[in-house]
Order: sequence, then C-alpha cells, then structure tokens
Amino acid sequence: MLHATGLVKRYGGVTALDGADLELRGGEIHALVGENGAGKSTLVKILSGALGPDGGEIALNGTPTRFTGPRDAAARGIAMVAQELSLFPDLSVAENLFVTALPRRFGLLSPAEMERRAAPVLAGLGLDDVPVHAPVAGLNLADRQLLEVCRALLATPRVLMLDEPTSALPPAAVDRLETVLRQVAARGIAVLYISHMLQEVRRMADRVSVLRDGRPALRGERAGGLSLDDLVRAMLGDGAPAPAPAGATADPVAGDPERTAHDGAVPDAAALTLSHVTVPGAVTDMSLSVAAGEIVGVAGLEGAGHRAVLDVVCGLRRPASGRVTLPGGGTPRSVRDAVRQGVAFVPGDRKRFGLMLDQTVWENATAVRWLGAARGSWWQHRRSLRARAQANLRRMRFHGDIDGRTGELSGGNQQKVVFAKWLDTDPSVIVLDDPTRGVDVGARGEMHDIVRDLAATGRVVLLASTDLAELTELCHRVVVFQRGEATGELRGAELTEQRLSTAVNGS
Ligand SMILES: Nc1ncnc2c1ncn2[C@@H]1O[C@H](COP(=O)(O)OP(=O)(O)OP(=O)(O)O)[C@@H](O)[C@H]1O
Repeated sequence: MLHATGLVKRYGGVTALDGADLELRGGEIHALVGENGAGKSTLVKILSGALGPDGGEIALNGTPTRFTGPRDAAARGIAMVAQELSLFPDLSVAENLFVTALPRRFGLLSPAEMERRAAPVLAGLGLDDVPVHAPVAGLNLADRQLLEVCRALLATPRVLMLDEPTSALPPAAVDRLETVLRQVAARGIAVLYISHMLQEVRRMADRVSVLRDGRPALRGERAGGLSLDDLVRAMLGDGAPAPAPAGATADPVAGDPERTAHDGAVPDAAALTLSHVTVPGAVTDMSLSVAAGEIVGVAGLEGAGHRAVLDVVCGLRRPASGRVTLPGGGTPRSVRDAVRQGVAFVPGDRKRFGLMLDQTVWENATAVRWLGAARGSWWQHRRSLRARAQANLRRMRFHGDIDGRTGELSGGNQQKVVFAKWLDTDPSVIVLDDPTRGVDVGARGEMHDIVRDLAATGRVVLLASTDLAELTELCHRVVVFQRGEATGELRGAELTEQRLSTAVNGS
C-alpha cells in the first residue's frame, strides 16, 4: 500500500536517514524499531508529509508520490499519531478530536454530532469515562495519548502510523490499544507503529523492520520468526552487548530471590520516611520507610495514589497531614527546597518537566548544577561541567553532539539528557517516574545499572513505572496502592510481573 525505498534525510551535517526502506501492506501491523536516534521518527514524518526527503521514492498503491505537506498526506488517507502529543490543552476533548474537521450544522458547531461520532471510538479505547466537553489539560498522559489515537482513527485512514503510542500507557491500556489496532488492521488498513518494547512488538506486530543509523537492518520480517535476541542484534549491530530488553526477564536481579530480597537495604537505617501522610484526594494515612541502599517501587492503576508518594517526596505537593522526612532530617517544602536537600526527580513526561530546548545538550545535562555555579571561576566551571555531562551521557550510549541544540535530539535521547541532568546533582534520594520512557533497550539497561549503582552507594531510590517489567527488574520491593491506600507489598520471589499485575488490578 505504502512503499518507501532509499529514503535519505539530512539535518544540516547530520544524516538521519541514509537509504531507508519500508513497505506497509493493508491488513498488517508493522513495527518499526531501532536505537534512539536511528531515524524512526524522521522516517514516519516523511511518510506522513511532515518532512520532505532529500532522496528516495515513496509509492502509494504503486503510484510514485510526493506529499506536499501533512494535509496532503492526510487527504490521501495517511493518519499519524506523533511522538510529541499535539492536542490543544484548552480545547475540549470533543473539539480536539475534530479540530481539523469540526462538524458544523448551519455554520455552528454541533457538540451532539461530535459526541455521537466519537463515542464508539472512545469506548473502543476505554475512554468512555473521559468528559468529552472538559478541557484536555485535565487529562493524564495516558488518556491524552489514547485521545491522539482516537483522533487519527476518526479520520478513517488507509494507513495509520503511530510513533511510540504505548510508551506512556499502563498495561491495561496497551491491551486495549492492541485490540483496537487489530480491528483496524482487519479492516484492511496498514498500521505502522514504533516501539522500544520488544516483547510487545513480537506480540503485536505481523512484521518488523529495524533501522540502524538511518539504514535498514531488517526489512519487514515476519515477527513470528524473530527472537528477542534477533531484534536486539539487528538494532545494536553484531558484537554489541545484548542487554535485558524491555519486558524480558533476563535481568540478573529479577528471578533471583536471594539477591532481590537482601540486596541493598541497610537494616534499621531508614533514610526516607513518610509517616501517616495524607494528601486529600490522593493518598490517606500512608506510612513508608525506605532504607539507604534500597530501591522501592510504588505501583497502582491511574489515580491509585502511588504517584502522590513521589510528589510529596519531591516537594511537588505538601501533605495535609503527616510528615515526610528526608535523609538529612528535613522535610521537603517545595520542589526547590527538595532539590536543595538532595532530592532528584527524573520524570518520563519530559515535555511537562522540560528541558530547555534552545540550549545545548551539555547545558541541559548540567542545568541543576548550574544553579549553584561559583561566579569567580565561571570558565573553569563551565569546562568541568561540560566534561561531566559528556561522561554521564556517554555512559547512557548517547552518540549525539553535546554542543548541539537539545531540541534537535530524538525523543529518547532527550530523555537521556533528563536522566543525566539529575544524575549530575549527586542526590541522596532519587525519585524516578517512568524514567526510561521512549529510551532504547541498550540505554535502558545502562540506566538500570546506574540506578543500581546509586542504590549500592547508599542512595534511596523510589520508582514508579507504567512498565511492570521495569519495576520487577529494578526494585527490591514494590508497594501496591489501591484507592489511595497501600494494600500490599511484593518482594523477593513474589515480585514477578504476573503477581504485580494481579495486585495492581486488585484481584
Ligand atoms: N530537527 C532536527 N534538527 C537536527 N537534527 C535532528 C532533528 N530531528 C532529528 N534529528 C537527528 O536525526 C537523527 C534521527 O532522529 P529521529 O528522531 O528520527 O530518531 P528516532 O529513531 O525516532 O529516535 P527515538 O527512538 O529516540 O525517538 C538523530 O541524530 C537526531 O538528533
């Protein structure tokens, strides 16, 4: 249906695509994978008319084609769900869904018509509870992501492309999306989606293509015939170490009850305590003690209260009652105050907790430390900061230019910068919220090693993740939340993805 051959794209001196091929067929789900910066987003941006190629051919149903822009591609049946969400926060859910084709009756908007058309698609994605006339700004990241998919589906496309649609989704929403994509493909539509979740790719996709450094490393292979190892090797190249991929249980800590149960924690050395903490509407009478050296996970469905634990430790929210005590004995009174007391916060939602996209990579990677820069030795300070940023980023397999603009990085590479920025603060408490969202399998393994090292040197680590595999791989124990209360804890041999999923879903 849509066939690209030999695509070339350069951004100034950077060659993002260097002869990329892709063939999408109606009725199939095709996954596109590759390391951060391999050129995946660039390829789908070209196929959806958002970027013009510097070379190569695109054919739509056998006819050579050149899209003049996204509207042209959309008019010819290409729908795209981009990595960076494009919803208008102040418009309502319904208005966002029809923003390019608002249904009108006698020249007026017809909210009833919008609602009638959107309802079945919203229901299919499990969004039936979302208030359609409320502004999108109030929705969580997962719902916003699904809303983008809903909008694309309402355009009744022939080709549907999604750039990392599952990276912010909890498992239940991934399942719903999978069902919807299967139905879409069954109608003869060609589906392409980009993901770093290799287990999910093998489960969901009919075919897989791999890009490496802008070139094809696998071209539309049948997913059923590929092992995880095959995929990792294709992504990273021969001879590359094969780190534990997302969703795999190859991690040495996972499945080793001895190590999981006893590693890290120094008995009786509670470094972080929450004592009878209540945040109205989020969490009630919550007590938790985390020892120096422990990696403790918090898990739950959206709104279960686990994220409020992160918020009070980072100073994003103040408890109405109860007390949070940091390793130094203080209480976080604001974000700035928490940072000053050694709390680092790595969010997965990099758009909200932003990077300075116009600044260089190394400036972002040292942004927190900059705040404390000594004025006298400015140049020397600058040189040493740049060197630190380089070392931290190299460890995460960052291959880009640290003097380049951060806004020009691929999404996953931006996430590495967020991680490096907080690493650089030499924190005593590290709060991670979906820290490897959008990060490739190689860098994900490195980031996990860094987190383990931080714990092994006496830091306290608190982790929330929509990726249950990440929680089971990294944590010594995971506290499960339901309706604002801690309802259980899994550790050691009990800490498996299956049990966690059961506990989180409340059965
Ligand atoms: N606007 C831009 N200006 C300059 N370079 C860019 C721009 N957009 C992307 N690049 C570069 O092109 C290369 C490919 O980026 P792209 O976003 O396509 O990667 P990706 O495979 O989608 O990565 P990720 O998995 O992190 O999303 C990277 O080296 C990136 O830094």
